[in-house]
Amino acid sequence: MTTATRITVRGDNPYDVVVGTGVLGELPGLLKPGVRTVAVIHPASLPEMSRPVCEALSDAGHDVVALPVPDGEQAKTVEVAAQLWSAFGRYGVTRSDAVVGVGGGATTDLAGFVAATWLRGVQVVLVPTTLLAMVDAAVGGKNGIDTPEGKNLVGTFLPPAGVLCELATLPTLPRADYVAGLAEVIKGGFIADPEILALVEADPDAATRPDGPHSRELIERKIRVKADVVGADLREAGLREILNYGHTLAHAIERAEHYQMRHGEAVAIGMVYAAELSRLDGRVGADLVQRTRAILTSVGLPTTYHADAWPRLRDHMRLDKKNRGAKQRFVVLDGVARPSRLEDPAEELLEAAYREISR
Ligand SMILES: NC(=O)c1ccc[n+]([C@@H]2O[C@H](COP(=O)([O-])OP(=O)(O)OC[C@H]3O[C@@H](n4cnc5c(N)ncnc54)[C@H](O)[C@@H]3O)[C@@H](O)[C@H]2O)c1
Ligand SMILES: O=C(O)C(=O)C[C@@H](O)[C@H](O)[C@H](O)COP(=O)(O)O
Ligand SMILES: [Zn+2]
Repeated sequence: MTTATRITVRGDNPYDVVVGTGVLGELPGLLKPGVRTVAVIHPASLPEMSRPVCEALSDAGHDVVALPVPDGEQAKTVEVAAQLWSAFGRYGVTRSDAVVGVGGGATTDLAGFVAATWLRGVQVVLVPTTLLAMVDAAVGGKNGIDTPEGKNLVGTFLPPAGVLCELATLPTLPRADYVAGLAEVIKGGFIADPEILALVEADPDAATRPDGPHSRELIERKIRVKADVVGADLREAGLREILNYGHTLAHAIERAEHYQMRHGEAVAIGMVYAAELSRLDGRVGADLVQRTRAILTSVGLPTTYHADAWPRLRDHMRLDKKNRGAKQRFVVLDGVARPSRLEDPAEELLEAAYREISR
């Protein structure tokens, strides 16, 4: 067991993100008082992650209902959501009860969404078990499902009652999934905390391992970046958009890949695209783009995509949530930790940036 770090997310409904090893005992304490039934949503493929969670909640006196869902992104559908709403009805989940989501970001997004929509909102506590979900998806109250038209097109903002990052879950995560999570950590470096970049650059190989000397610091730094942003702007009225750095192209790629590419891998490619856009728009020099490519490559993340995919990706990007009417909008950089917006860019600029990341 290590000392737990508590990172408070401010706002109208403040909550804690608890980070540490051997911290599962803190889970019942994250629920608001008065909860009888707890619906634990988890991927069917991860019973070893959900079992201790269910036991901790049962030991605390709750009636626990374990609800398995498909693995990963396959769970973020309206059909799976409908099955869960049905189960909540069968088990009598009321407004004083709770949903707990255990798993990667796909599972925590789904759990947040069904909790937000059931009875117009019951509390949700998230237990992320991937790096990506700990440093990003489980924090901030954004939830959602995919539709045939695109990624995360249906969802709400519901801050969780608490988030528990049990670091002991990470060693079983496949290396490629851990590395995918690093993309969101590195994103935090480019938009807000350059020390993240310095730590990864100092020893990229160590950064790819949960037992690396700086891994916990990287996790906590990225959670703080996210907590600071969402605590100031839950509903993405302005500031929160910076967390979407690299995501405009990333979501288009994920859709083109039928969600078979990891989110973090798509975000890595999307960040190089956003960096190229920033350079071609005269905001940053080639050094920042080179640094982006170098750091992502050093941990094994992709930085290029198929040349012939541009027309389809361009079309998919028209449904990005940051757009306003026909105006495409991007998060770009004016420098490291200096995020900005690019509004209604010329088509030639968008295409020129894509040529730079094409293979
Ligand atoms: N809501 C947000 O703010 C937000 C932020 C970032 C990403 N997301 C979403 O998160 C999702 C990506 O999350 P992800 O990268 O965690 O992927 P994921 O949820 O698909 O999980 C990746 C894989 O790891 C497995 N897994 C989970 N924990 C494990 C463990 N400890 N050991 C072994 N295997 C484990 C899962 O079963 C899955 O197969 C995307 O849907 C993305 O849109 C949401
Ligand atoms: O929390 C946010 O806000 C983000 O943009 C974080 C992203 O890493 C995340 O992938 C998010 O789900 C994207 O949201 P979307 O609104 O573009 O679907
Ligand atoms: Zn993301």
